[in-house]
Amino acid sequence: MDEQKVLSIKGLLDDTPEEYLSHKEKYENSIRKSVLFYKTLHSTEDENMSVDEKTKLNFRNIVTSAIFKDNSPFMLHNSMFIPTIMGQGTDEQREYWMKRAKNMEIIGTYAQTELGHGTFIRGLETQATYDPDTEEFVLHSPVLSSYKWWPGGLAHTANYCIVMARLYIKGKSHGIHPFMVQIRDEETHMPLPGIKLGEIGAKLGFNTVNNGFLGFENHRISRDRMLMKNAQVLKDGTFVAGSNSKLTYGTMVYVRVLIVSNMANMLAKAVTIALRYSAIRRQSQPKPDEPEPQILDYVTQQHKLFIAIASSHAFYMNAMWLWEIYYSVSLQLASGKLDNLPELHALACCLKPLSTIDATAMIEKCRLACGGHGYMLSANLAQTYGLATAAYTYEGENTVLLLQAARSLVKAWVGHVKGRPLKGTMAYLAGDSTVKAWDGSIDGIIQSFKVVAIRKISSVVKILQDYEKSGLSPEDAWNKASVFLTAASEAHGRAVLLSVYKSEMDKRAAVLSPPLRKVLLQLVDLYVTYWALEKVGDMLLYASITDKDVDELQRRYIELLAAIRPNAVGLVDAFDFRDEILNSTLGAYDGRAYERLMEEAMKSPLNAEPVNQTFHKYLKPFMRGKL
Ligand SMILES: CCCCCCCC/C=C\CCCCC/C=C/C(=O)SCCNC(=O)CCNC(=O)[C@H](O)C(C)(C)COP(=O)(O)OP(=O)(O)OC[C@H]1O[C@@H](n2cnc3c(N)ncnc32)[C@H](O)[C@@H]1OP(=O)(O)O
Ligand SMILES: Cc1cc2nc3c(=O)[nH]c(=O)nc-3n(C[C@H](O)[C@H](O)[C@H](O)COP(=O)(O)OP(=O)(O)OC[C@H]3O[C@@H](n4cnc5c(N)ncnc54)[C@H](O)[C@@H]3O)c2cc1C
Repeated sequence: MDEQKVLSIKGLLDDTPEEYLSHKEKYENSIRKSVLFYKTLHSTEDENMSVDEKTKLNFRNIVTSAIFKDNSPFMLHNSMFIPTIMGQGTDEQREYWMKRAKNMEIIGTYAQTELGHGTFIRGLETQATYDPDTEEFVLHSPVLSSYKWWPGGLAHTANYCIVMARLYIKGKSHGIHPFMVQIRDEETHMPLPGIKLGEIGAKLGFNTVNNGFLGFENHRISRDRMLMKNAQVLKDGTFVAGSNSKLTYGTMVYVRVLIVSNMANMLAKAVTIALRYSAIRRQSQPKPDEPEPQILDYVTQQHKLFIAIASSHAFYMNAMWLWEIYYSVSLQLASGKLDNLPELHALACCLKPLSTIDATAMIEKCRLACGGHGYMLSANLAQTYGLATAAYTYEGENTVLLLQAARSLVKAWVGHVKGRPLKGTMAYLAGDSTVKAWDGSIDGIIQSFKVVAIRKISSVVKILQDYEKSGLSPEDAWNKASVFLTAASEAHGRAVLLSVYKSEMDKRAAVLSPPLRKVLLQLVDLYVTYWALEKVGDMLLYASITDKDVDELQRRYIELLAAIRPNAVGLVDAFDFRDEILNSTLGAYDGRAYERLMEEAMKSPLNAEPVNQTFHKYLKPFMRGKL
């Protein structure tokens, strides 16, 4: 689609800045945009299209999906409803439901979290009781805390949802399983009988995703609505367990992998905005007889922003690497081979937390680097922060996931000490953890991060074992040591992030032009050096770094900032975000930030009149002492 058509869609969509819409209007505007984008996104290629037309169509699809996906009431339909059908449905269930879902004949969401439980899935209270007489499940929310609470699109958008409920047969619980539930009439969109629906209210961000609540009052669904790929209930009520109860958690692993790439994207947007603004903003006069410099020439500004460019690259490389692992493990699971699932789960439980922790902090740093104008909603930095920080919590709260990863690390280490071989991304734990002398090369620093991880894991295992020897139960010992268990997981995650970024860049370096290779490897060097300085305490403790080495690292870091400076704007331009996607007064490609700030200011409803009605109603009587 040509430039004008995409713009016209954008123009049609954003006639009113969202900041000045009511909560209800924001949602209604978002539905309008989502429907339009979906129509655009899903206009299919036809075989007699020219290559150029197909390319333009794909380009438009990228543009539209990138604009709508983050804050749309359809978000869960794409990111969880469809993947759950794919991952948890039988072949015939997939056949039937995928067609309807892909064609948007139905809109779905994923309802797992309840008012009373989010992390502890085994504590979910929504009941699905099998009635063999009618071959139906009776869905029921026994108490308020069992109401589903949070699912995106649940409030007023979706008419179907995947409900994760506790299965009961003849009074016996068989754990949590996925059920396909129609929640609204397909013609009238009214909630079906026995179903209570509503919106959970205004949030820090995601205010057009339509997060909702759902309560059941003995609502009946047919037996074939349980997604039965991983476990089955036969007509007579016989329960057939799956090969691994955690296979029902598969969608969460998938989304955690998605989130790592989403953090790369969010951070790239924020640093594009902040860096472009830093290139046009001039401030202060360090040299009396010279004009005000670009704030991008302040080294402190480079320190705030360049790591965000490198981190976006690092998250992207790790996400692509993790995606390959996810994909191959999924194929293995399909053939009943489960032994690589724990490692995939552990990796996702490290990389999702670290990418969201870093991205959230760095997006906020991008906002802070833009002074007052960064505080404007029209800069779109606060909203980007709001979207990113949600990922700290959703899809598995970060602390909980780091503790999950710690479970795998502790098991791997204890097994290693007993002589069991380590494999995959944990194989390095068997390596030599004594560092004779500091090696300041990129590979040397990455090796030091691995040594830090080994030493942190081994020492927290020792703490656990000492607590248990002192008589504490394993659960109490685990809880007491949990701060340092999360630290050990973070150390492992850092080692993975660094080594994968480096190795993935090395793979690509061979096909890059020398100038491009030089710049991209400077970013790898910056990333590794930045984190060595950030974690200098660990390096001093475990990696034999000396004060002289630290001094050298600091000087190298400063030189890297200077080396990257000439290419900084080019590096964010290379993310290639259209202005419509950045949606920022500060980050537009033409650099006309001041004009755009003023244009947006004039859209404030308050500027429609020179004197607001409150003057005559309140201010004037107040100032005249007549109120
Ligand atoms: C074109 C458009 C494009 C659209 C795409 C948009 C892209 C945008 C990106 C993302 C958008 C996504 C939006 C999502 C919105 C949010 C959705 C949600 O939040 S859904 C709800 C998510 N909830 C959770 O994640 C809950 C977290 N809790 C858990 O995962 C688990 O309960 C646990 C805490 C990990 C475990 O709990 P518990 O202590 O009870 O332990 P157990 O149950 O006993 O389990 C421990 C053993 O089980 C293994 N395990 C646990 N989880 C998994 C898993 N997922 N996979 C495999 N194995 C698992 C664990 O290893 C333990 O094993 P052992 O050690 O015992 O062997
Ligand atoms: C923007 C957004 C969108 C969401 N969308 C969906 C959705 O579409 N579908 C859906 O099902 N859910 C959704 N969720 C819900 C999300 O999955 C839960 O919020 C998340 O799983 C955390 O559960 P919780 O909120 O109940 O917090 P809790 O589980 O109560 O945890 C609260 C805090 O307690 C601590 N804690 C809890 N357990 C432990 C532990 N074992 N060890 C140590 N500390 C612990 C942690 O500090 C944690 O932050 C969404 C949430 C948000 C914010």
